Amino acid sequence: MTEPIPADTTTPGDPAAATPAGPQRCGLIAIVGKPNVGKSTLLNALVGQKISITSRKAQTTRHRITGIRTVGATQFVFADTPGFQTRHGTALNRSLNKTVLGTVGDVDLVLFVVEAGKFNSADAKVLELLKPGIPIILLANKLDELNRRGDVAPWLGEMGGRHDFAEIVPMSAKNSKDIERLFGICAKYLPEQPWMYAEDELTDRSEKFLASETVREKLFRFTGDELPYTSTVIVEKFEEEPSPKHKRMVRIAATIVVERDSHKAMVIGDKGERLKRIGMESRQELEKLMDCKVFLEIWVKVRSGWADDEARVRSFGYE
Ligand SMILES: Nc1nc2c(ncn2[C@@H]2O[C@H](COP(=O)(O)OP(=O)(O)OP(=O)(O)O)[C@@H](O)[C@H]2O)c(=O)[nH]1
Repeated sequence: MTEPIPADTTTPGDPAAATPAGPQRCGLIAIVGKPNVGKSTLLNALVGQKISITSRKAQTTRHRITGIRTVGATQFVFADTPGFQTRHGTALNRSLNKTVLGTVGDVDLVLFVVEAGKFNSADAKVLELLKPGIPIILLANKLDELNRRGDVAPWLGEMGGRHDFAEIVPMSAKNSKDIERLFGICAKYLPEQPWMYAEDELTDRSEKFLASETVREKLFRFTGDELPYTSTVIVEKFEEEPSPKHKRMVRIAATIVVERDSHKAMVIGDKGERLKRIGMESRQELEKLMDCKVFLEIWVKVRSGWADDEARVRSFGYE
């Protein structure tokens, strides 16, 4: 059944109003799509907190991340995936693609994210990967970027002909009403079964992991397109320390790994300014996220060719 939903049909107010009452429901929802279509932005909005890092740079997401949101009687367990890469064959990219394939085989519902009004061969490749039998909702994101919403109607019709989508939802991950509406749309695809997580749990990833992701996000934000996406962040130390002044204090040592000396200079910036800014913004965000005092130390190391080296890719935490 393909049923385009008009862009302006939103359900304002509490998302719980849009989800079914009654017995508990719980299910896994994979968020898939080519790089940069807005998957992480969507996950963060659905969970109501920043769990998956976002940036304008394609390929920001590298891990399967579980975000959890319990609304009314329904628990939504989301798995964000890296943007599926079709162009480059490095060990890093092979690992990223494996994560995507592992995620999509084992879920109750797939949210296939594309940019509204656009569908190219990279989107088609992602669609080909999806297993028959699992309902797919085509999520036409970034609707706000289209000047005239009316223009999208023929494109939606064309999408309906391309695949037997369970539904087609034009929306913007940056619009809170669209996000609320999405809970109601997804809930009916989830099985009636007990919740897998506590009602207030938001993610199954550790604070240590969130720390490395936060630093990586700031790294990409402040270096822009100059820095290749193969740079990564490793948290070498994550330790609680007693503090007479704070109820909780955490000391973190992180290393930014880059491939070349020139990249190292780029990360450090003029008189260390850029690295200082990456550190300051990361620390502030982590203090908010973990609700404690954070001491953060960041080093920059050069390890040339790591993204092409299977063993290194694994040792840096990729599957
Ligand atoms: N205008 C607009 N921009 C959006 C929307 N959703 C996401 N973006 C922007 O699109 C860019 C990419 O978003 P991400 O959430 O990082 O995309 P992603 O699909 O997770 O990217 P990868 O990690 O590369 O796979 C960011 O600059 C977002 O702010 C939207 O609904 N409207």
